[in-house]
Amino acid sequence: MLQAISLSKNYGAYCALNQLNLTVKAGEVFCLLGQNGAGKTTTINLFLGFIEPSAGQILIDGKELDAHDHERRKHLAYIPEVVMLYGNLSAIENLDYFSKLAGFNYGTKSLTDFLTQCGLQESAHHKHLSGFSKGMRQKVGIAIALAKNAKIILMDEPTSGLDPKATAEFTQLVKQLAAEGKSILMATHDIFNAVNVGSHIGIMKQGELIHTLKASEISANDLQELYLQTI
Ligand SMILES: Nc1ncnc2c1ncn2[C@@H]1O[C@H](COP(=O)(O)OP(=O)(O)OP(=O)(O)O)[C@@H](O)[C@H]1O
Repeated sequence: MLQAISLSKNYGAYCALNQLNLTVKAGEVFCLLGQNGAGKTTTINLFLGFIEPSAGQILIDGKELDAHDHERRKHLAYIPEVVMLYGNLSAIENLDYFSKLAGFNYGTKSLTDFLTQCGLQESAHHKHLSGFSKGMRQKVGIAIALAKNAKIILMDEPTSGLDPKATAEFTQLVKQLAAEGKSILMATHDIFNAVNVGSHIGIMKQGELIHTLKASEISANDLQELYLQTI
């Protein structure tokens, strides 16, 4: 479980995030919506420890862990808008590289299992990443998160630029991760996708979480209307 308690980030006099309270339990997908500059990436970067909070706490499974804590890093995986991989290596070689570099402990499974789970079994060994579509690269990002065995996955606009089929495939994988008990926090601009994949939806405005909703209790049309009224 991932929690932010009164989490704030100031840049000088400018408040990018103001007293955010947010909980993502195991099996939940929390989708963050908001205009450009609303504070979505700031939130994710704070959780990841890329930036230090000005105030507030970050808890994992109820325990306050700071950005330098090995345990916090171990529990988190990150899928950005563009997953950075080595184009001159195959998917399995990329996975092997990151796994060895970070010392992933994935138990009895093999790296091929993770790529297979992401539907990449055909191209895992034979094709260099430079020949992968963006959708395939994002799936490799999920395979890396699986190999890391992270219980919390932070995603920053992971389906941006994907075609509808690739988005649907990625979304299906996110649902599987949630069903396995991962806690997922995803920043997105895609309202339809947020309703489809999210268990919870948060609307941010000027560094504040204005609304938190259960996805099952709102349609995409109503969410769009609320979003447009809010921002
Ligand atoms: N290093 C920084 N110094 C000063 N201001 C910053 C810095 N990083 C972010 N900001 C500001 O903080 C605010 C929140 O930015 P953030 O990137 O979190 O927004 P976002 O909701 O992710 O937007 P987008 O949808 O464009 O990715 C913006 O006004 C941004 O300009």
